[in-house]
Amino acid sequence: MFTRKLLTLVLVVQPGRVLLGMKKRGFGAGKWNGFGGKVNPGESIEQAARRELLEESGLTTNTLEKIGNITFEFVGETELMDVHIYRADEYDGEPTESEEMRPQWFDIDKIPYGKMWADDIFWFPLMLQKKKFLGYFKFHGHDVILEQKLNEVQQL
Ligand SMILES: Cc1cc(-c2ccco2)c2oc(N)nc2c1
Repeated sequence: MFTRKLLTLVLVVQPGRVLLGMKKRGFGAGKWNGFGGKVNPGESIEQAARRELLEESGLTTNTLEKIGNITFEFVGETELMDVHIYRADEYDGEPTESEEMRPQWFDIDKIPYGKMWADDIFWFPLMLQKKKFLGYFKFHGHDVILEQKLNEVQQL
């Protein structure tokens, strides 16, 4: 009944701050988020994460660590979004605006949760503590969470 769409999400984290991008068009436009997108046929999820990070932010990294996996359901839709979340604690390059994203550093205590996907406020604290997690969020539209599950795990 449900099909799954693989997506990637990369959060670049430095001591005391995190790099987010303002999505300029397409899915999630108008929200601050990590960098990511679709997984193309023939590429691994990690390769896709690296590709999207470079395309959307201009950055590369040697330290991509898998930290979470969240499944998103939208009421009335039969395609689930299977988002694989990574954390990069080092990077090369300079954050560069792309057609898709306008990057900006945020102090950890000034993360703009009100202008991000509604699930972020629940799992960002785990991500920032380097904990690993599995989650499930059921959305009504793009802003209302009807159901949620979030569990810390020892390994993904
Ligand atoms: C439904 C949904 C999708 C994404 C997404 C799109 C591309 C990569 O991830 C999210 O990202 C965040 N933070 N919440 C999200 C909810």
